[in-house]
Amino acid sequence: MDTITKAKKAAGEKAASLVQSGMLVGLGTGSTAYWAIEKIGQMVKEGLNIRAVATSVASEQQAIALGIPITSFSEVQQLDIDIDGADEISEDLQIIKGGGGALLREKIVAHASRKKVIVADERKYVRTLGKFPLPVEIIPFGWELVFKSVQALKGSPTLRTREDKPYITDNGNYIIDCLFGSIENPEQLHHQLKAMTGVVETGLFINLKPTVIIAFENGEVKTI
Ligand SMILES: O=C[C@H](O)[C@H](O)[C@H](O)COP(=O)(O)O
Repeated sequence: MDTITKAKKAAGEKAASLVQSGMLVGLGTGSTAYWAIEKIGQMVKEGLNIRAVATSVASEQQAIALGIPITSFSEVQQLDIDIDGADEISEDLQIIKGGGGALLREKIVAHASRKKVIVADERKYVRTLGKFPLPVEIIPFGWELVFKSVQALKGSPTLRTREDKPYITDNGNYIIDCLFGSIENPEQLHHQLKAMTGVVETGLFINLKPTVIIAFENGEVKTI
């Protein structure tokens, strides 16, 4: 296992250790949250009694394969803890998510959780957001118009594709990955994008007040 994968595993497992019996748990998406889900699966086998809401079809399938009981918002209104990854975390704990396309369900689950835990390796921790292209989930109909509106905002969007076709999210939408340069005011940018008809959600997770667990390649794990 390479040092980055080891760091992701360390962060994910540290976050899993915060989960206790009786909790309702949000399961994130991506290669770091993966390790938290694996660990929670192991804890369930050892007697941990929880129910979980997954943020993507992939994470739900992983959880089901591990025997983690799955629930949904038709049965529960609030979760105790959500463990999820990030693509960038700024020093003031604003976050870009959605590199794996799961940003919409991730945001719904994060906002429904009392405690939000973000797990990441050290490469994700940055001074200012913006090097990672901001994922924005948009409605397929008229996506070209949103594309132009993002350009008018001095952004540089790219339609995400998979095998030469538009990438489709778990919600049936498209994603545009947008470069804006250094994002000095994430809150303002989030609101400007959300105001565009056709935008479903942005990957800017603003003022979430998360607990951030960062794992370093040298084996150190820090909670911020
Ligand atoms: O849509 C995907 C999510 O926001 C992921 O949590 C994020 O992209 C980080 O993924 P990873 O841990 O694989 O870098």
